[in-house]
Amino acid sequence: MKLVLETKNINKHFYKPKDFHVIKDISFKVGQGEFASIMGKSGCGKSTLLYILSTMDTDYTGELYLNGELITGKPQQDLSRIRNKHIGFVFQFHYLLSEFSVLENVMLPAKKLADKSHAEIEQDAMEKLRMLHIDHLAQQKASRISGGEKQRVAIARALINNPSILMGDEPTGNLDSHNSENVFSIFKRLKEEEGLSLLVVTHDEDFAKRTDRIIEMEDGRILR
Ligand SMILES: Nc1ncnc2c1ncn2[C@@H]1O[C@H](COP(=O)(O)OP(=O)(O)OP(=O)(O)O)[C@@H](O)[C@H]1O
Repeated sequence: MKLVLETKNINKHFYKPKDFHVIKDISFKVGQGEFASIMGKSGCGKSTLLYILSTMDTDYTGELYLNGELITGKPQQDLSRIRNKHIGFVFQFHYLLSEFSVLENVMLPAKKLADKSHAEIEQDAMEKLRMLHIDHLAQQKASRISGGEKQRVAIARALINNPSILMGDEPTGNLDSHNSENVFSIFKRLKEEEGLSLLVVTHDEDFAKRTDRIIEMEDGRILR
């Protein structure tokens, strides 16, 4: 199986207010098309780990590989491009720009990458919106749509550059059960139809149980 993400012996400390070993020797792999969830009690280090994996936090020891390439130690400028191109991220809160249209929000990460024309990016964005059944909302202001719709726009935005892996930090944490189910089905479809890899931190056991693998964390370590 092709590996999309691999970590070797990741460790991280917070030094303020005192030395705290928050991530302890974490090594694991995510293969192409694998849908894995990360579970664990509040404070066990899930979000901290996800920030390292998504290359946003570089203050750790150990090694992080994306698509077989060593990412650890690369300059910020390279990381920002790698992140934008290879990693899609969906948060608990959608972080859409409320004054922009749905379409403009989805186009933004592709504009930042700047390797396609405006027309191509718009076409790609419309395709993602269609895939998530929200293309009728393209011209709406992001502030004018429902919570469930906003999260689907956030997923479309995360997919615009066709990432290798989609990471989520409690992406259903702010949604009712109907909309959570909707997000789960979208993720499952992305895995099955597009071969996308997904790594999602969740507190929702029903959600986690239906993923391919649950990575259980306790006190900064992976239990299984
Ligand atoms: N900047 C920081 N400085 C010091 N300690 C921190 C910092 N950020 C987080 N921590 C601590 O590190 C531990 C892990 O935090 P983290 O947010 O990764 O946990 P989590 O498992 O995602 O929790 P939750 O499920 O509540 O979101 C917690 O004890 C937290 O208080």
